[in-house]
Amino acid sequence: MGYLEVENELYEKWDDILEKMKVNFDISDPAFNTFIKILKVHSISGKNLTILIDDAKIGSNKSFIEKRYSAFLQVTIEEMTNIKYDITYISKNEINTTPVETFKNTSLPSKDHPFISTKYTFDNFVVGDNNDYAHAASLKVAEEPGDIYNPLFIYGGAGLGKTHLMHAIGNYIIDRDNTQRVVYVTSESFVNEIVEAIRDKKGDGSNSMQEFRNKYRNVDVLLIDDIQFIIGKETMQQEFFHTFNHLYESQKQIVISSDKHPATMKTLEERLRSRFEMGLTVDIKPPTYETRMAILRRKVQEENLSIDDSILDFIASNVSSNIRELQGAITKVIAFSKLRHNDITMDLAKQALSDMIAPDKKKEITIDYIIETVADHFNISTNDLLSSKRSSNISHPRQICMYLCCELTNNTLDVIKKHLNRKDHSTIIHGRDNIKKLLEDTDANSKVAKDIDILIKKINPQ
Ligand SMILES: Nc1ncnc2c1ncn2[C@@H]1O[C@H](COP(=O)(O)OP(=O)(O)OP(=O)(O)O)[C@@H](O)[C@H]1O
Repeated sequence: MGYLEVENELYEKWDDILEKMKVNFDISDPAFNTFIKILKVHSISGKNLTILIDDAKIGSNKSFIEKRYSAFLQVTIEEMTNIKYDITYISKNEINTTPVETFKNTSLPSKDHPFISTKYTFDNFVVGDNNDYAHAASLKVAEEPGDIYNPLFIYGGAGLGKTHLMHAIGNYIIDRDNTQRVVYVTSESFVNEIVEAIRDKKGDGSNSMQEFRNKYRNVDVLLIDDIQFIIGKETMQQEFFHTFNHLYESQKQIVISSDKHPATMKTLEERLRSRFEMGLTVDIKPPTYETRMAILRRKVQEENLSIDDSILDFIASNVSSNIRELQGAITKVIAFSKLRHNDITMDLAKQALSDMIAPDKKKEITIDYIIETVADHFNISTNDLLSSKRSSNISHPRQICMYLCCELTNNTLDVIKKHLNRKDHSTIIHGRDNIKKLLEDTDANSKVAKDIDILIKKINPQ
């Protein structure tokens, strides 16, 4: 699903989500009316969801709401949308002072300006062997933007902290000088904005494309996340190339994140590749056990709880390759204990995480289970996965599904074909072989290799 579609879906379901949360967590009418009804979707950027506390008493309830209801809301949204968001709250008075607001007043609606989330700072970034170089480079860039490491290119697998570091850079720069125009955007939003600008010939004759260019070429710091989405899209690469040059020549800082090193981006235009490699390229690797434990301990501390180390060890040992999943796991355990009004014990943790971690259970691996797990992992619906849609965010997971059905089950191609709603079994062979080839052509740190690794663990955790 595209960025705007996901956002629309969340807007549409919002009232139902709040009602569901009320029922699930037994929230009283007065508490619901006072603290929950006032929550509105402000903006979405990837898996970062910002919620506006639309409260008459400006900002007064923010920390209470965050502490008391955040875990409940995250779990309910996940239940209703299959997406696990990182949630940030913003009160009305913050909206009126964030630098993003300045951009909001230029031309485009707020949802197109994902902004710097105050939730992600250097202070709450846990540094370990896997990310110390990326952390040090980011800090240097934040201290001296546009100076030595330009562009800074951060790459690594999903959920390992790239977005966190980008926001941390933004926060650090704004904290020191809030006149700095710092823009964070995912390349998916960047693409959507270009598409909208091209489509939209404004009624008053002014040119939306020009507005788009003015917006991105007049910033002091551009943080562009998940650049892989513009790869292979010629017009978009070209537009980004010109934006890049303009900023670079004016010594403005550019920070780019991606799931791959520029050298391994096959369809990246050569001139962009060489631009990306002009500055400093740093990677973030999957967290070591120590980093995972440190992240869990920090979360427990933030929640003012005390959880036995053996339980944290259980989580850290079983959720190893993605920090987003690690945080999701501990959040789920905490929400589960609040929901049941029970202390956090090993049994409760195992129960709460039984869908993620099930070391004691022998599970039969069925094609349908693989379909569900893959769809969930890529945040798409099973309907889309089984449809004939060809966009890469659907067709790639579908091919991964074909590969996994062939590798992990003993079903014939004919059976797999039927379950996956394909007409011809040669489609299954083609999909399976495509993924095999991708795995052969990339290293163990590539996005596809990591996705497969995580999926196999999810499907068959023994
Ligand atoms: N070193 C860390 N210390 C504390 N929290 C972390 C760290 N690394 C990641 N996180 C947290 O994990 C979650 C996922 O991180 P983030 O969104 O930055 O990942 P990403 O690499 O940008 O992933 P993707 O490629 O999927 O966008 C966030 O909530 C982030 O705060």
